[in-house]
Amino acid sequence: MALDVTSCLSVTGVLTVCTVTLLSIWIWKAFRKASMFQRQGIPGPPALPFLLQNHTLMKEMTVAIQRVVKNLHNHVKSKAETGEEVELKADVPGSYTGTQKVRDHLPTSKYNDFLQLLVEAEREGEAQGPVDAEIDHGDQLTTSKQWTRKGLTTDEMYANTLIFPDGWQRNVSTVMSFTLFDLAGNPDCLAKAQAEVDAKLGKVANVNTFKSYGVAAKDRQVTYETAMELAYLDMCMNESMRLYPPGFILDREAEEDMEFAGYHVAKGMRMGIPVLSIHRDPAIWPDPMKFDPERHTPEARATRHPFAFLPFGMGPRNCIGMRLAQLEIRMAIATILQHFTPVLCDKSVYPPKLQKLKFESQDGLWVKFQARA
Ligand code: HEM
Repeated sequence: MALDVTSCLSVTGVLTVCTVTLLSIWIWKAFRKASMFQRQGIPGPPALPFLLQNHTLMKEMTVAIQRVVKNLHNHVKSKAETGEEVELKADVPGSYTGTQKVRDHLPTSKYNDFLQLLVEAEREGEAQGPVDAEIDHGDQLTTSKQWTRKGLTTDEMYANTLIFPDGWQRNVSTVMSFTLFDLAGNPDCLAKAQAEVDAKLGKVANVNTFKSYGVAAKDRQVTYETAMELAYLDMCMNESMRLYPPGFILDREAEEDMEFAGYHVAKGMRMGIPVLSIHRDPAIWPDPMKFDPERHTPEARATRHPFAFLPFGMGPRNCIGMRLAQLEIRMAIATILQHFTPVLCDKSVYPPKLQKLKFESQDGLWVKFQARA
């Protein structure tokens, strides 16, 4: 009998532990989801600060990025083996609105991604009707009264589904392409970047062996932590974004009548901010067309106006994907440099010239990859 009570108690104990664990995971997931909404300016319950630090999410993202980086590595490897010339270019996204329409008719539990969050936000908005709300944009903004309702309209949702793949796929691959091309065109900078990667990651890594975050470090695969330590690579990426910023014009609307640089700007007037011209202004950047990553040391940065460098925009409506983009680009380029050396080839025209009104190189960004010994 005593034995029965003991086993009964231990079964109850195990069940309690399981229930509490499952409940905690469920609450954690629910709050994590809510926090993603909040960071996109969509109202919801506040994030649990101790669980939902940005870097925790970033670490999780690292696993997903590692998978993509592995495929990228294998692709570059096949090109390096044949000695083929490779054109680095941005991948333009396909139709996301069509995908959303399909999902409208499917159970929400089937998907757990950004598009699904938007679909649900729209449904939530429709169900709740107009709400007079102040939105807290976390560390980016204090408050805003622009939003008067929970959720998103169909148009807003479409706009977001377009801007996300655009930022995620096109801008990230554009910056990656130009950075690799700039490194190929500047062997001294390339050697320095490779030396940094070698020092932080080691020369050899088997990208096909990693299973999850943490295992990678053992295999000297780039991780969140090591990516954060690649300061020189970051400077190279910044220098490429200075010369070739995908967001080459930003626009803003005047909230009130104002005088600016001797001009009267009426309320509601839209102004274009010429990022490309600012980034190439010789008064700010001496010898502006020279690829010189040293312009982005902390000391050099401190001497410039913060608005002199605007690859991700500035202010409350700056790029919300900035940190993710920086992490992705560092991880991808670090892995490539760890294994391969990008070099200019017969088809390369360096420095690249941008097409008019189109953010693409006139002659393509052609390189060859050489496997490192
Ligand atoms: C290297 C890659 C990227 C570059 C160069 C870039 C650049 C920019 C720029 C210049 C803006 C306009 C900012 C302003 O007007 O002040 C912007 C806005 C935005 N970006 Fe990115 N972006 C990149 C990656 C991403 C990624 C990965 C995402 C999504 C995960 C993303 C999502 C957005 C969104 C949603 C906005 C609109 C923000 C708002 O209107 O409040 N971007 N981006």
